[in-house]
Amino acid sequence: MSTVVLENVTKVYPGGFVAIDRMNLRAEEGELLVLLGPSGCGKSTLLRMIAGLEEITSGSLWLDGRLANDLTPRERNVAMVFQSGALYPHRTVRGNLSFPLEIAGVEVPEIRERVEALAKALQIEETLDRRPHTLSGGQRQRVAMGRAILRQPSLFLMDEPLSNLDAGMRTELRMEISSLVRSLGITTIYVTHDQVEALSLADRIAIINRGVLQDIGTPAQVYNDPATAFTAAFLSSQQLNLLAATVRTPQNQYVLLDFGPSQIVIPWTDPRAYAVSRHTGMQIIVGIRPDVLVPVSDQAEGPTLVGRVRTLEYHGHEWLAFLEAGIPAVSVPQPPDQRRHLMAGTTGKARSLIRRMLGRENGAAAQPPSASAPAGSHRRADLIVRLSSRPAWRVGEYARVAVDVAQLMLFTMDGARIDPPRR
Ligand SMILES: Nc1ncnc2c1ncn2[C@@H]1O[C@H](COP(=O)(O)OP(=O)(O)OP(=O)(O)O)[C@@H](O)[C@H]1O
Repeated sequence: MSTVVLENVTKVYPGGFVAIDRMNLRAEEGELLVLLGPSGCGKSTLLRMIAGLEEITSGSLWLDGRLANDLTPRERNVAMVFQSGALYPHRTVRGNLSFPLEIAGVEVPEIRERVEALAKALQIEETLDRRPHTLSGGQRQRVAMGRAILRQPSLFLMDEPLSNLDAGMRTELRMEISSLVRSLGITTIYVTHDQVEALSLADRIAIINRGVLQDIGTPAQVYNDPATAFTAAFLSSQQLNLLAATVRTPQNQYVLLDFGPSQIVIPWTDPRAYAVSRHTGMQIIVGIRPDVLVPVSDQAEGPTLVGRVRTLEYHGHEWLAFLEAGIPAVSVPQPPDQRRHLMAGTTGKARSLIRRMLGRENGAAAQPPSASAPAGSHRRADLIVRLSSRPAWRVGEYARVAVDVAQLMLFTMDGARIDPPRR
């Protein structure tokens, strides 16, 4: 068992691309920590730095309390399982599973016994005398997992091990991985870009975007109480409504979220009211999940939003309604361009060197993060409403939906939560 601690870990690839930006993370002993984020956000880079396959540009990596930046992969005692479950093609399944035990000098009868017991647990007993090319994708991944387990590592690193499998096999193996790593008690860091996989597998999830940690917490914490607009949007199963509102406090009677054509009142009794009121006169981002909007009649009391039905989409298990509500849309705020970080905190010669590296010597200078464009836009949003059955609404008609104020997610324009999330 092992703890993994990253302190301000940064990775800059040759050419100046900041793949990981001052990452602080901790995986506890025996924990299954999932790294989740879109393609290219730096998940594999992070995993490879922990494995010792990629050099750390700056910052510290601690494995079980020991500074590991300069340890060789072998000294780190980690086992890695990749997407393709790379196996030795000329060895049988038995040969592949036996390999780490042979290297460790284990006696032949014990190797046989341990390999057969694990093959049984992984349901690949019948394949023991076959070569990898005769196995299905799911069987190959089981063998790769088995070989990693037999190495008895202190740490498992898994890089999208299920992504090449079909949906059914993914669900089945996901459950097996979950129960296996928990019964072994081995600390596991698991990379995926699949939200469902992350939510269903993890003890905790670290959400990454453009090399920057967006949030970390249990699945329930990051889903229900996300720290950033990016986390809220990335974990939302339907597209999240991200709307721009101006905060007002008319005669100090209550806090008003002014969407332009519609307003919603946050009473002072709401625990978030004070934090929101500090943004009076400013724009904020309001996140609303499509499944918390409930169709109501025009006479309904309480907070509501209204829009003209533009489209109704049938999705089998649900309907999505797109309402033209005339509310300004906001795109998901992103961290600044990864190459721009290089400009922050540098002067003179270094700055001109970076400009040359970025090929911007004669072009528009890169802006430091603080000067980047605001996240809002003047586009009008469609308000997306999720319905479990066919709505009574017709396209072109006006529709009203009730808003549960407690379910509104409130962010600053750069995507940080206004009321701090509970962790
Ligand atoms: N050797 C390299 N040199 C330069 N840039 C690199 C190198 N390796 C990766 N990158 C860049 O770093 C960024 C992060 O890559 P990484 O593979 O870590 O992302 P990822 O989140 O694992 O993506 P995916 O889910 O698609 O595998 C990408 O933009 C990638 O192009």
